[in-house]
Amino acid sequence: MARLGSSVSFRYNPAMTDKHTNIILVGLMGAGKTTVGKLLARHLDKCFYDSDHELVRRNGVTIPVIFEVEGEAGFRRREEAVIDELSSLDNVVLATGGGAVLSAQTRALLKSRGTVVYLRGAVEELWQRTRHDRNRPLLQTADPKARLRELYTERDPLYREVADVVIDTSRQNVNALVRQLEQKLAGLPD
Ligand SMILES: Nc1ncnc2c1ncn2[C@@H]1O[C@H](COP(=O)(O)OP(=O)(O)O)[C@@H](O)[C@H]1O
Ligand SMILES: O=C(O)C1=C[C@@H](OP(=O)(O)O)[C@@H](O)[C@H](O)C1
Ligand SMILES: [Mg+2]
Repeated sequence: MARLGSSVSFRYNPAMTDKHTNIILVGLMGAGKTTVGKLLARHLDKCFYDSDHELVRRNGVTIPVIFEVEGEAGFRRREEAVIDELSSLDNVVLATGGGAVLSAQTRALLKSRGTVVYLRGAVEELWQRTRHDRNRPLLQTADPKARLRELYTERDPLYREVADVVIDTSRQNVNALVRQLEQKLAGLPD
């Protein structure tokens, strides 16, 4: 495969963005951002977007292929751009990829453009949830649990930095999490 194309497709007016209508999910791989986000959007009658799905759709290749062709740095550039676009929409639930918060620019955007929810999970559970999936290049190592532990240490402070709400996903099913989230979000000040 040669080069991946560029991919700008939304028109938006940044001045129109209302932080209070968007819910943005952050957290490590396996936290449930994609799964919980989809269901939460249905409950709240908002549109659902996932930055990874959008990258796959626009580039016509999988996440592992983007990593293979452009390296992690190339993937991060595309991720930053797509999150900038998607977070500029109104009335959306946006599931980000686990590494989105590595970008200081993205952290600032997320904080200003939505209510940010950190789905936290214990490393053991994150590992259980992701161990059979080959679609996460960063976990294709001899010891993915150790990798998740390192990523947790590195990123937990960044997730907390951007979060308005922190939810512990351990031993909770997705429906229970969505209910809990709806209650927390309803209790937040305008
Ligand atoms: N609270 C949960 N309890 C059990 N399994 C979960 C939970 N949240 C997500 N999962 C499962 O874990 C896997 C990874 O979830 P996913 O939504 O892709 O996480 P993320 O987008 O945060 O990486 C999926 O198979 C999903 O069904
Ligand atoms: O944590 C990360 O750096 C990544 C998380 C993945 O998304 P999920 O968190 O949805 O698995 C995906 O963006 C990519 O494989 C990199
Ligand atoms: Mg996901």
